[in-house]
Amino acid sequence: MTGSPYTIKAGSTILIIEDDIAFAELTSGTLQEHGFKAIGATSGQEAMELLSATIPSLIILDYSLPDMTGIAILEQIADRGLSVPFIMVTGRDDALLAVQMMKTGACDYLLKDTSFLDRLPAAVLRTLHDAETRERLLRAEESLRQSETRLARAQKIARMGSWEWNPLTGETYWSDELYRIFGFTPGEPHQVEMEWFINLINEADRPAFKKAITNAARQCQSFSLIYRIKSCNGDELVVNSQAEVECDSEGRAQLVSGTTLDITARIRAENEIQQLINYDTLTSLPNRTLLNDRLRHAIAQALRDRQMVGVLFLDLDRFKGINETLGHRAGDKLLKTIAKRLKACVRETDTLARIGGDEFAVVLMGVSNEEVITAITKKILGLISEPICINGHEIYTTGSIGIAVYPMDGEDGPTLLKHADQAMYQAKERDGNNFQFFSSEMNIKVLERMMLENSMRKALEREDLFLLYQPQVDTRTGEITGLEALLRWRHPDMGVIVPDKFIYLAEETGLIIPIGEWVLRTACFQAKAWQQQGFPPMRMAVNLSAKQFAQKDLSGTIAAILLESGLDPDWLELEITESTIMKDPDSNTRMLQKLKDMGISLAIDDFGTGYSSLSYLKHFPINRLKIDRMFVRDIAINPDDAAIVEIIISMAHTLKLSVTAEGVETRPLMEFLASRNCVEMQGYLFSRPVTAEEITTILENGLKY
Ligand SMILES: Nc1nc2c(ncn2[C@@H]2O[C@@H]3COP(=O)(O)O[C@H]4[C@@H](O)[C@H](n5cnc6c(=O)[nH]c(N)nc65)O[C@@H]4COP(=O)(O)O[C@H]3[C@H]2O)c(=O)[nH]1
Repeated sequence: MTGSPYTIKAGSTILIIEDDIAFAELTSGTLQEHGFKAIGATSGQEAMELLSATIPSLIILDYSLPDMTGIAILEQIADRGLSVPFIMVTGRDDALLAVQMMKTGACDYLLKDTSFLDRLPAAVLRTLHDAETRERLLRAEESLRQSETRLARAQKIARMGSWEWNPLTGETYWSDELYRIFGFTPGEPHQVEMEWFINLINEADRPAFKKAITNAARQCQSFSLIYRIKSCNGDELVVNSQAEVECDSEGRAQLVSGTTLDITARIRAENEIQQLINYDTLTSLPNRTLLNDRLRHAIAQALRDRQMVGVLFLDLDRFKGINETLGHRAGDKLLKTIAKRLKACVRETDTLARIGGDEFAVVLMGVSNEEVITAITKKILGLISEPICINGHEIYTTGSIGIAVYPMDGEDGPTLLKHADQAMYQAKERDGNNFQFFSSEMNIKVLERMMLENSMRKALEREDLFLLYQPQVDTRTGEITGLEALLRWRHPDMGVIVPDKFIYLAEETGLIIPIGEWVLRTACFQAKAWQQQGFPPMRMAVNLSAKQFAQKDLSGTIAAILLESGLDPDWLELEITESTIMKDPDSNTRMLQKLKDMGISLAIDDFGTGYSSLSYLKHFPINRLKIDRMFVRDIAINPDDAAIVEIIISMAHTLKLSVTAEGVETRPLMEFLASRNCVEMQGYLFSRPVTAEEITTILENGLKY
């Protein structure tokens, strides 16, 4: 085998199928000399039996055998699924036969002539070599096919297609998956043109794609680009194309190839997450997180353009009441309607956000003066106050708006929002449906308020609160029939503070609940103490604020205090202002009834100021009206007030209610009231509010006036 250009594995088995035994032996001998192993069969039948046990590397087949032709043997071999290369041998020099034999798949064709044995080794080697090459090729093709299948499967799973584009010829190739991603049938359209493809891309993203593909073709620049594209069925897809460029030695692009990944689902999920992070689910408006971000940008922009930014903080007036009476669904509808209306008031570039239950914020960009802000604010208030029809109800709501302006009222978002919020509170205090620009005085007021709130929290613990008592007098006998407990706060720095200066704050912060409980307990214990000291029993009148009155377990708290102190409920009177009752007359009437059923008496304080209708008054389970001291004060100078007081007195008598006049400072006032049948009075004429010790002295010595 020396000198052979082929490297065939030594010892390859060759099957010689030949009925001429002498010729077969010659052939076998020659092959063995060349290092092959030869086995032989003298008939077709024998050959097939041999092939059942051994599969040779090559068959040398005599064309004409006694039992069957060479062709018939080949057919039987093929039927068994075997693929063995073979060389056909024949005694006839017949060109036609040669062609026929090659057609059957013979690798070579040898004539049994004198040069047969010389030509045999080379023919065998060549055939074996070709067979091996073919085998290797088949294996490589199979492996390629497998990896292509794997790639296609992976692409399908990843929704990723691959593509090639020849920038010189314009020829384009798309993988099957790419066709599928874009909604086409693989291979259809057959000719994919770059221009045609670019037209499928969303118009907004087209320039970026054109730029990327041009840079790839001209400057061999690879790219990664996310863009939107209209698929064959009209759906918009979001895809990410990544491309590499093959260049020649002179840097000219030869081939741009890449992958395209369908990221529509991912982008949709990302968008949904962004939506949840940045937007309010009810109104779809930006939430506080996005507002802060937008505000930061607005400030940066305003700084560059030397302009102002207006920050509006809007709170709906009485939203809580609407929510509670009509239900949360109606409340939601109301908020959605308001959001829609607000949107109509601001420009695309402005930001409208919902930052709390009924709180909205507006960031007005690039504002040149405050008049613009005022105009928009007025427009907003106007639109909000228009009636809204929800579930057949016509709802009227209004808003309070606080405004802070960059750069005057703050240089960063949180400060501006905080100041707008403070200004909003001012607007609300002025009865709502109002707007208010922030001012630095406001800030000082807020600071003072904060300090007051802090020290009020400590007041209870440090026992800085105390009660004064003011007698209520029966002017016919001069006897004290009742005492009103009035709260005072001994502030460590500010001295004694009267309730008008801090009760509102206690209400807002909720501190009124523990403070109110303390007042009730102290007053009840004191009343009981005087009784135990042997003084004739007197009513103890205690003021209740709106928040206390709204407490569900108010009656329980009072019952516990009465039990603790041992005071009979008959001697406790609760004073509730007319406006507190009128906030929710129906449910408050129920609470009043509950308290009355406990034996407690009830008085309407500041009567005449709260616009309660007579029909309601008739139904309130109350015992007493207290005429507001404002009317009493002006009786002498204002005939109208005198008339009002007279009406209140006669109304009280008609309804069989007791009546007490407050703020009686002079004898003529007392006489006027007495002449109008108001016998019970309270005021400086009889006594200022004084300490418990002073009351004890008065009780011991009698009241002098
Ligand atoms: N000019 C004038 N004023 C007179 C005269 N006689 C009494 N007054 C004042 O009139 C107020 C009467 O109390 P009110 O109408 O219940 O009005 C009370 C009451 O609404 C509220 N308040 C007082 N103590 C409490 C409390 O313990 N709880 C609650 N929730 N509110 C309280 O604070 C308000 C103010 O209380 P005060 O400052 O103690 O003011 C008291 C009293 O000092 C008079 O002849 N002339």
